[in-house]
Amino acid sequence: MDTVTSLSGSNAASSVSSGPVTGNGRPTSSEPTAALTADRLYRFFRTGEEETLALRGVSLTVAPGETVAVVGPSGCGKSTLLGCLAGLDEPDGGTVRVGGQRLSHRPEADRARLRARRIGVLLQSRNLLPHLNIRANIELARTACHGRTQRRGTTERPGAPVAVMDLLERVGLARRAEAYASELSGGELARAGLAVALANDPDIVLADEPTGELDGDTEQHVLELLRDRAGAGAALLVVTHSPRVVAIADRVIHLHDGMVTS
Ligand SMILES: Nc1ncnc2c1ncn2[C@@H]1O[C@H](COP(=O)(O)OP(=O)(O)OP(=O)(O)O)[C@@H](O)[C@H]1O
Repeated sequence: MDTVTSLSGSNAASSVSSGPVTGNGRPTSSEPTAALTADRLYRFFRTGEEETLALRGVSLTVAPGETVAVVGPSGCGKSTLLGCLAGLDEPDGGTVRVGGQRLSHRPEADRARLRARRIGVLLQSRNLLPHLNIRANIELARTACHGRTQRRGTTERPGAPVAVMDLLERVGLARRAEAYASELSGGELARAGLAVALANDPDIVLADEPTGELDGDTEQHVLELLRDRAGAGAALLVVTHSPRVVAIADRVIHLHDGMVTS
């Protein structure tokens, strides 16, 4: 099993490797249930004659309340990994589980439902619907997870539900609530995307370069928002090149050529 760099008191329940986590890929009875588990993920792409093996047996777990940064050179498979972990893409091999529930190798509608209830996703391409203003985008994300609130009860969710305007305030966009994506700057888009990702009070937050286009102060606000979510018990996995994001992580996973290297 590959080693893991621990930056600030990482959770002992979590691990990472390019091989199996446990014998059967599930937590043993003595381990608390991980928020997110990936077991031996493989992902191939074929473009004409060219084949790319973007993920080569990536295994990892993220515990509730833990922040994990994923770093590595361009093209090493970070976004592909995030897409598989979010259920937006299907791995060609291996399994993704959310709180012990299988997310991968299920119909797209099932994955979308599970994602809407449990996962906040922030992608580089952003997650805003262009025909809705920012406030409506956030409200839609909250509505999409409503079924979960009814079934599981609010007590199981990490932290109290976040009010829409409070969320916009936190990302510094309260005055832009009625604006559309096409009317926002790159930095504003990134912050609005984060507000949408957090709108369903997710157990798991998956973010691809959430602070890439932000100035120092705004990056700090975004990091505080993410840390609050982790403090409320959510598992965070953040793909990043930012030393400030790496500095707040409990653990750093290094990817190289589709494999975990340390
Ligand atoms: N849809 C696709 N079709 C073909 N190849 C793809 C596809 N998506 C990703 N790849 C390839 O898979 C590899 C991993 O890509 P990925 O986007 O995951 O890398 P990354 O580490 O996120 O890169 P970056 O830091 O530049 O965003 C790359 O070689 C990329 O060209």
